[in-house]
Amino acid sequence: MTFGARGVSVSFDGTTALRDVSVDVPDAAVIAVVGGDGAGKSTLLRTLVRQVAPDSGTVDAPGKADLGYLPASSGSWAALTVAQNLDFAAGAYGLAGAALEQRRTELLAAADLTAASDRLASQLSGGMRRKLGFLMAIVHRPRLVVLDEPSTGVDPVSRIDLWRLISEEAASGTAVVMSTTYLDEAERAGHLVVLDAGEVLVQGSNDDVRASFAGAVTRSVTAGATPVRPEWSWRRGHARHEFWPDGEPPVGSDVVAPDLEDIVIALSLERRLAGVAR
Ligand SMILES: Nc1ncnc2c1ncn2[C@@H]1O[C@H](COP(=O)(O)OP(=O)(O)OP(=O)(O)O)[C@@H](O)[C@H]1O
Repeated sequence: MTFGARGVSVSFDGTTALRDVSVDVPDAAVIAVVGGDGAGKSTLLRTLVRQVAPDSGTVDAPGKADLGYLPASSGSWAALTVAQNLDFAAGAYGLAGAALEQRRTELLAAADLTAASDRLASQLSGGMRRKLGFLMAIVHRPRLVVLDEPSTGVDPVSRIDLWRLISEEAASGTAVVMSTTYLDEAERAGHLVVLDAGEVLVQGSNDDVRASFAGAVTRSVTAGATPVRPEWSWRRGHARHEFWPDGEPPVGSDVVAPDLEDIVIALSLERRLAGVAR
């Protein structure tokens, strides 16, 4: 089964949030949706969980009983304990008694939250709270899980933990779609959807995205050196990278193999600067 969005457009009061977006989310896959602020990531996810109705296009998603959602906000209740939060979420799907007990024990252990089960959610670290939100989204064993920036604001160690939980969930057959601002995380997802201003810039496997990237990226070695075309360049560490859409940088340039971050930035610049003299 493949869930997803087909030709979906959404606008809010005349502002286009998504334009003709199509994304497939097959069983057992993790699809990472990336893009800058306001790119349309949350709107796409909210459309998949039917919180937003598309103006046009269609959404293929299971019914509520088979759908899990972690919103961009915490996803848990601050005044409840970890165990109470899980029980509350499970109760909404009719999970109770011994089955609930078993599922709670299993999930808390997997997320390393057993010792924290009686702590109020308000007393958890940001990473623990996101893990709890994730557990609440999967407690009823949904077929499609939608996660809105599950790891934003989470420390690097907890991010690894969270990523392990997400991968394990997909490995068990669940279709997972998640938004992230971390491109290293997106690279691990296997399948990327890059959004910019509500449109899909590029999507596919890491290899597809790299293979479809045309143009050249060069690196200026002198920190702070003025690039030839400032609007086509960005900072990477102590250097600046510059994009040449026609693939023909000046002779003698230091051409680099672009990584995913370069590709996403270069494609966004190309879209925005289309028509500007190169
Ligand atoms: N409920 C809403 N009412 C009006 N405009 C909205 C609403 N939700 C989103 N938008 C607009 O739609 C566009 C896409 O927003 P969205 O939140 O989907 O982007 P995003 O990629 O998730 O960004 P961020 O990472 O900053 O949350 C933005 O221009 C935003 O201002």
